[in-house]
Amino acid sequence: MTRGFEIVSKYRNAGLNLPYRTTKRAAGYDFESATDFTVPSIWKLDFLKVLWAIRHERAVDDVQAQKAKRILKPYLVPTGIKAYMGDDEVLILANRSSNPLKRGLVIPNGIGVIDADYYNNENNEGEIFMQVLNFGLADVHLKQGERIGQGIFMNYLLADEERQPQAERQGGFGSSGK
Ligand SMILES: O=c1ccn([C@H]2C[C@H](O)[C@@H](COP(=O)(O)OP(=O)(O)OP(=O)(O)O)O2)c(=O)[nH]1
Ligand SMILES: [Mg+2]
Repeated sequence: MTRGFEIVSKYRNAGLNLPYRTTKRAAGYDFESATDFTVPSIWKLDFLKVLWAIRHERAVDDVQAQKAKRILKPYLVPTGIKAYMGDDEVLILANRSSNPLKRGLVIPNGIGVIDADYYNNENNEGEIFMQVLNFGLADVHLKQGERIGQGIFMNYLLADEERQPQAERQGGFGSSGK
């Protein structure tokens, strides 16, 4: 078993590129957005109203609170890509260094941990998503094919003793329970 990338069946005919390294000694494989995708700026009026109310210790009504919560919920940008690798390997997803600087795009989970057993899982075929929030003042309109992040294959180590995990992965983003 080696390691690499495949396009998930949903995007089989979408003309996607497999992740690629942009320089001879780059560690990261750049991922592109599988579709056009807009990431709204978080600085929307509903969110600012909630911030103002909290600052002035005013009551926040439920509707406003719900809207603010939605604004702060990370967006999942689809890559249309799945990754296979050895059982003792992991694909670490990282932001592009230019994203915060140029577009205010941050990945709120810090890094993405793409487990070897995520590949071809029955829930979503192991499609990799970039979680993003847009702290910039303007909405960001990603075009299909725009580079949104990078993945680095690494080995990981296990502890001498551990409670052997028995569960089979069913998906991502909270699928292993609370
Ligand atoms: O930025 C990310 C992070 C995770 N994943 C996918 C791949 C990974 O194998 C799976 C689970 O990721 P992780 O274990 O970090 O999520 P979690 O919050 O622990 O949820 P769970 O493990 O319960 O699925 O979700 C992504 O596609 N992008
Ligand atoms: Mg997990």
